[in-house]
Amino acid sequence: MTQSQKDEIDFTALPKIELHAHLSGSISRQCLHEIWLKKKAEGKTDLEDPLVVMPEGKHDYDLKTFFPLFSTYTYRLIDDAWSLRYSTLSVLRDFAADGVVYLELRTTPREMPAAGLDKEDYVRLVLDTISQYEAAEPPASGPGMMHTRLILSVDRRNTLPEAQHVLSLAEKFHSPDDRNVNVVALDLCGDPSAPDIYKFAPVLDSRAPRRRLIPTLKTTLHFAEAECSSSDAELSTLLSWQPDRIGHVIHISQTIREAIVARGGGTDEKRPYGLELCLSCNVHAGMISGGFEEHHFGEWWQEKDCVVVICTDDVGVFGSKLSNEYALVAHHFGLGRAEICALARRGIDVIFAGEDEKARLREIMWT
Ligand SMILES: CNc1ncnc2c1ncn2[C@@H]1O[C@H](COP(=O)(O)O)[C@@H](O)[C@H]1O
Repeated sequence: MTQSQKDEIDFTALPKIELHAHLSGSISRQCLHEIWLKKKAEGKTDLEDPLVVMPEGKHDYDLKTFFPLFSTYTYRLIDDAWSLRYSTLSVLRDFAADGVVYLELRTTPREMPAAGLDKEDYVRLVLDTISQYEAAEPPASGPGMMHTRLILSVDRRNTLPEAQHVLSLAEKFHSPDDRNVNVVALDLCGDPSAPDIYKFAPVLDSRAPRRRLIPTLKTTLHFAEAECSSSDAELSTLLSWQPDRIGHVIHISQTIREAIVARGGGTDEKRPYGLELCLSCNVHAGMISGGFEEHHFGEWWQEKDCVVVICTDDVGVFGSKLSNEYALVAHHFGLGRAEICALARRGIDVIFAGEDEKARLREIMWT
């Protein structure tokens, strides 16, 4: 694609779907800085300025330096109701300003003991903030309001009882008719070096007895993110849980690839996987070898038996908005306007919201 063809697409105005965004990782450094300034002035934090800890322009966090950012910094700064609301609102505004019309935000329920909040309070606060945002901030112009749904994450480092608690929260805040902002799915995320994901089957296997009671609750799994979490044994187990979508999909063997494609091409149950691919994150974090041209998006995007959705993962850390991810695929893989619009629209098939939302998106997304 030449520069002039690329210029014909306004990637920010392009209505987009974001399906793989971690709440805490999507908070901009500016927002963290604003929260820090207020807490510092009130004598409520002894943390360093986030703009010093994570300087603007630094995006080369690898999997060893990335996860501690949360435990050593973000979670210590966002530790009460005010900062959780403030940061959630800021994340919603940032996605909407970037032309996202449908967002699935994911987060790991976290207690905030100093503020007297338990994990249920955390989830309720995030859902309330989303509902209030949707009620209060209709767009001045553009294709339409951004609608958001929530996914609750199980962290690979969790114990089974902790994961079961996340499922209880999902059961509580899921609404099968999808009329309101609600919890639509469970996710498995966290440091891929944490072993023993097999224990999570009672929570994440869609055929587990508790999950059968709530069939409209969906599942997405971080999948083959690092070599240490990509044995055929682990990946076959994850697929046997029948997730609806899988994220990253980097270190896979031919056998696993064929298994992924087979479900979309199957005749009995033709249910193509949604593949949540995160280019900048994978390149900046060194999760793939090589640059953007080598990203496995190139191998997957034309695969008819899967639905590829490009996503940001942690825009606050890796610094690339969804509009920029689309510009990157146009540039590095030569997608023209029609292909970009088709790529963005195809995501509708694998969102976790109900038919009303899908119909709205079919109306407003570009053809
Ligand atoms: C590199 N890609 C990734 N792979 C795996 N897990 C990731 C991730 N990016 C983020 N997280 C998970 O999301 C949490 C932060 O958001 P929440 O506090 O849940 O909103 C991190 O602690 C990590 O467990």
